[in-house]
Amino acid sequence: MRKIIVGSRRSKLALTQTNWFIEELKKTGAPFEFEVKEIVTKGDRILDVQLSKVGGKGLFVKEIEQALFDQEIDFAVHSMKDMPAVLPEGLVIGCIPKREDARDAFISKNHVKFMDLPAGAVVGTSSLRRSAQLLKARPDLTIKWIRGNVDTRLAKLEAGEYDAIILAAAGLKRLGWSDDVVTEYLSTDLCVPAVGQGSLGIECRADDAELLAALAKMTDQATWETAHAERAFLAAMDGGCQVPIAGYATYEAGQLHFEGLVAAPDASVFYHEKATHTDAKTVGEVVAKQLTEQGAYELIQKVKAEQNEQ
Ligand SMILES: NCc1[nH]cc(CCC(=O)O)c1CC(=O)O
Repeated sequence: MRKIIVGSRRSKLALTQTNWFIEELKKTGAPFEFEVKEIVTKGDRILDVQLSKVGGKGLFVKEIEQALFDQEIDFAVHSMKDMPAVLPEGLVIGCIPKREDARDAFISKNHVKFMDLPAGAVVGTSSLRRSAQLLKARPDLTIKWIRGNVDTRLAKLEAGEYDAIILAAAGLKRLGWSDDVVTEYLSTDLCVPAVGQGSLGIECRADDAELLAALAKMTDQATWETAHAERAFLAAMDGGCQVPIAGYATYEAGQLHFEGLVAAPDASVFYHEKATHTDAKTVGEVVAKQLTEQGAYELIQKVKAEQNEQ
C-alpha cells in the first residue's frame, strides 16, 4: 500500500485540521497509509512582528510547497485563508472539503456584546480587514494588535490586556472550543469574512493522478465553487493578508452570491459591492471590476506601499 506523507505546520490548529482530513479521507476507502511530517514555516517563526508588515506572499505555505516539489511530502492541508491567490506551476488544490463556519467570532470579558462595549474599549485583532470593519460600526473603539495562537490570545484576554478579541469561528470550532466561549458570532454583514475563511484546501502535485483521484471524493461542490469565486476576486484585486480586503461567497441552487469589500485601514473609505452569477470565476471578477472602477485597486496598492515603508 502506498504511503502518503502529509505535510503540516506544527500549530495545534494545523495539526488538528491535518489529522481531521486524514481520518475523513480514510473513511472514503482511500487505499493509502499516512504519515504526518511537521514543517516550520516563516510565518511560524516570526511571531512577534505584525504580520501585515512582514510582507511577502504565502508566509505559511512556501516551505510546504518546496517540500511538495522535493517529493518529501505528498499533500498538505492549508487554511484557504492563508493560501496566496496564485499557486506555483506544478502544484494544484486537489480537494476542497466542506466549509466550516466562515464568520468571525467575538469574545469579550463578561460576555458584553459587540455593540454594547463601552466607548474606548480595547479590541484585539491583527487583521486590517477586521479592524476596518469594526471601526466602521464602532469608531470609538481602540484596536490593539494581538498575535499568537488561539490559546495565547484567549489568555491575553483573560489577563486583562484586551476587553475583547476576534478570532475565526472555524478555528475555534475545529479545536473543539465550545460555543460558550464565544460571546457572539459577528454577522457577515457587520464583518465580511476573509477570502477562504473557514475553508480548507488540499495542495498536491499536479501530476499525482492516483492521489488526486482519491482526494476528489472529499471535495464539497458548494465549497469548491465559493472558494474559487473568492480566490478569483483576490487574484483580480491583487489582495492578500496585508490589506483590508474581504470576499465572501455563498452558493445556492446553482447561483453564486458574492460580496467584496476593500477599506482604508482607518475605515475612512469603504468600497463594497455584490453580484450574483452562475460561474465562480466570473462572479469574483465582476465584483473586482466594480470595486476597481471606484478606486479600490489603487487603495490596495497604496496600503501595500505604506506597509513596506513602516
Ligand atoms: N490568520 C491565521 C488563520 N488562518 C486560518 C485561521 C482560522 C481557520 C480558518 O479561517 O479556516 C486563522 C486564525 C484566525 O484568523 O483566527
